[in-house]
Amino acid sequence: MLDVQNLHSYYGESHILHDVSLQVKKGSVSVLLGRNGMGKTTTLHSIMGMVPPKKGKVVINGREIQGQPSYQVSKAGIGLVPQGRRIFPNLTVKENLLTTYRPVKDGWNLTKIYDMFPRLKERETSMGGNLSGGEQQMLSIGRALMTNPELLLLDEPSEGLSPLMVREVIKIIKTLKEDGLSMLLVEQNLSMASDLADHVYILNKGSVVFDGSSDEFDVEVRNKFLSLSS
Ligand SMILES: Nc1ncnc2c1ncn2[C@@H]1O[C@H](COP(=O)(O)OP(=O)(O)OP(=O)(O)O)[C@@H](O)[C@H]1O
Repeated sequence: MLDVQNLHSYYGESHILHDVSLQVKKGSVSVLLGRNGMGKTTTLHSIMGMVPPKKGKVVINGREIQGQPSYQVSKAGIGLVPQGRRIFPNLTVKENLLTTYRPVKDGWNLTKIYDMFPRLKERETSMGGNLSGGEQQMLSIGRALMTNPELLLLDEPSEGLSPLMVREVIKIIKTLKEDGLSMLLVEQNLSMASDLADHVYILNKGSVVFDGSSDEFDVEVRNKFLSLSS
């Protein structure tokens, strides 16, 4: 489904991603872990075309899309749930959802989003900026689904949420996976990551230092690559 090959990305002169390769198999969840500032968001933004990589390939369903603008990447079937949710605060819930709508036969539409997130239906006419953090996260996921993606990139969806809301987000991701959606999830919440992952990648200073199945992602690996002193 997604094949990222030997990606190098920069901010100006700063070389941030060094030869990053990762995959997401169809219908599976790959999780990208790493401490703060290691390049997780930059990886997602490089895939989305927001930070065009200088070298390397991004292949979705056999088609190379590296260097294409974000709207083309979105058309190719990749949706992003950005870090910090990025809701339009001065648009209503309904308007937020309709901004990204890309109709597909038997795909997501307003009715299906409201079936999955009844709370969004209740708050349909509320301004995005007036929603709680949890509601905004639902809206951010719903808005990305309205593009009818085949692959969803999620950037720390549990950030700043209560434990109850984190459980809700986990439930949603599991439901989406059962529906066949492929996902690349960036997370800091390790228990959430291990609960959802089929495959785990760890980034350290812009390089992939661990690439293994969820079974291989054991305590030893966690201590080695994710402890504060590593
Ligand atoms: N717009 C930017 N311009 C310059 N440097 C940036 C920019 N955005 C991020 N960086 C730098 O790139 C590196 C990787 O940042 P990135 O946000 O990808 O890390 P991350 O692993 O997602 O961290 P976090 O969990 O804190 O979001 C960091 O050193 C960061 O300071």
